[in-house]
Amino acid sequence: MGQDHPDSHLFPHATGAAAKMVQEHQQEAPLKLYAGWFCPFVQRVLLVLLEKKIPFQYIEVNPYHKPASLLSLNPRGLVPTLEYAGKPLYESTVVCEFLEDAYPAPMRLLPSDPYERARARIWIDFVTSRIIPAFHRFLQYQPKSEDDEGLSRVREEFLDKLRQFTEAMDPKGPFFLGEEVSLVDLGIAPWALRLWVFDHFKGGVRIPQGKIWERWERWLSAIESRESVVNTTSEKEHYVPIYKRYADDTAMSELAKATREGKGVP
Ligand SMILES: N[C@@H](CCC(=O)N[C@@H](CS)C(=O)NCC(=O)O)C(=O)O
Repeated sequence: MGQDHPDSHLFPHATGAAAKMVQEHQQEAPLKLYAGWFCPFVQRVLLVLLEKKIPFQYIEVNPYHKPASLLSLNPRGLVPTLEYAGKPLYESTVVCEFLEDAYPAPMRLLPSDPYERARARIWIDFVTSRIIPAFHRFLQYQPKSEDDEGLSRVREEFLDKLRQFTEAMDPKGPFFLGEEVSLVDLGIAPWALRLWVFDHFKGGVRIPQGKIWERWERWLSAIESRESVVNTTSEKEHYVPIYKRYADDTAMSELAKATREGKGVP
């Protein structure tokens, strides 16, 4: 994708509680986060930074109009990119695990037991390799007619992934691993918090009734009330034009095409 993208105007800045958080992290700091306010992968990293109360400098960039400062750190020019003592790190799951290792205090976000730690990684991988692609297949599905069965199929496939994830949760909770929030929760939270976009575009997610879904709802309300989540979320209507690019074929843009080709997926 070209660096000077015509959709640049869609990517101004955060609003609401997230705008305040951005404002509070403008001061020069050794740890710099190159971020896009809308990006769920960035939100993963922000959640870890805020949960662990790690000082950092927030640098808003438009990854569709890549500044040289970003490209010099990350040749793909994706957000999130972290600058740590002048050195770059990217890929949200890698960055989150790095922060967990480099800043053990004041709280751990992965279990200390090696087996439990590995199991947590299995579910972080499940989110990245199964849930997020299913979210995008559903959002980008273009029904060919009013009663196109394909839409129900991609919805069901997405729900099935959420169900598998929920079945693996600690039954007591409220979080995935139990009482304490972990990288598993923070790794899926940005997409779970964006499920409302389907009410705008694809007739809703339509979470079914049932015991397992009660567990999902309990998890969702626990994660939604985390301060870190509240403080990294912009006002809903601010996200709508962003998601319209993916959901609505009439608005199909270079950006959506690039997403389908696997280059960058907000
Ligand atoms: N796998 C990456 C994905 C990051 C990503 O796709 N970020 C999007 C914004 S949400 C981006 O920078 N897109 C710019 C582009 O595709 O050129 C991660 O986990 O950090």
